[in-house]
Amino acid sequence: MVAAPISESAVQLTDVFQHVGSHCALDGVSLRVQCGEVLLLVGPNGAGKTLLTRLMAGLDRPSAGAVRLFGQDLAELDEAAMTALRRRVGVVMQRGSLLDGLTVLENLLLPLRTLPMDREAMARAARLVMTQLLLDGMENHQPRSLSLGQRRRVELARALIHQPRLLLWDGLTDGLDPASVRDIFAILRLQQELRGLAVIATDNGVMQGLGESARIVVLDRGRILFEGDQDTLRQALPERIDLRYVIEGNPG
Ligand SMILES: Nc1ncnc2c1ncn2[C@@H]1O[C@H](COP(=O)(O)OP(=O)(O)OP(=O)(O)O)[C@@H](O)[C@H]1O
Repeated sequence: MVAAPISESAVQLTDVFQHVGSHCALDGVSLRVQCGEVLLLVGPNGAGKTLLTRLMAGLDRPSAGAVRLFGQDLAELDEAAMTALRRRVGVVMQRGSLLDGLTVLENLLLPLRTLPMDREAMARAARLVMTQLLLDGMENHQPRSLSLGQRRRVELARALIHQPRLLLWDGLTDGLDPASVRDIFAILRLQQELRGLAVIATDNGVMQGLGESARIVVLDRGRILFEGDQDTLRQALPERIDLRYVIEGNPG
């Protein structure tokens, strides 16, 4: 296995295309996310957010272009190198992925299976994320007995239990009210400061109270329409009818 080169960049996409059948769903996307950075990937239904998340998670290969995580080109990694790289990434996909035959605790421990950790350390890691995500007392529950918001918290806890360096969170507000999302972001901010966690979260709009210290990328029909902070986005809106369509659903 090739040693991971030292890089400041958590994710780098270079001229990425993704074709779904004859449809060009991602159309030349280039993007770089630094370690410790929070990026909100915003766009309407069908913009390509999930496809992009899947590429960054190494679940799909692009039709063209390069996807690099921590400096490593995913196309060049063998199975063992890809497994090692996945340990640095936590993923929450849009349509839930909890295993219903397992308890909450068993679901949480899944990412730790291949790590050299003893039972004690695993139990400590599980307790920590359960407390952080307000899941105390739910370890023996079945996922199907939980509310949508609770299931979402379990998915986030599972994505964070192995202390990844990059969190990919597709569907930021799915099942979670704005106050819960803000609470979870406060936890993520701490991890961002303490150990350089990078976060890439997708949503249909820019949630109030989140965008201030994040970079925003607006995606529409597989292309990046805008990249910048929330102030710059606000200033750009009066001049940019295409952005107003996407952000406000109103070209007015
Ligand atoms: N498996 C698939 N088969 C056919 N088309 C697909 C498939 N997956 C994605 N697409 C198409 O690719 C485009 C991008 O889809 P994607 O799911 O990435 O959008 P999205 O921005 O995540 O949307 P949403 O906000 O609704 O989740 C859409 O036009 C979608 O119809």
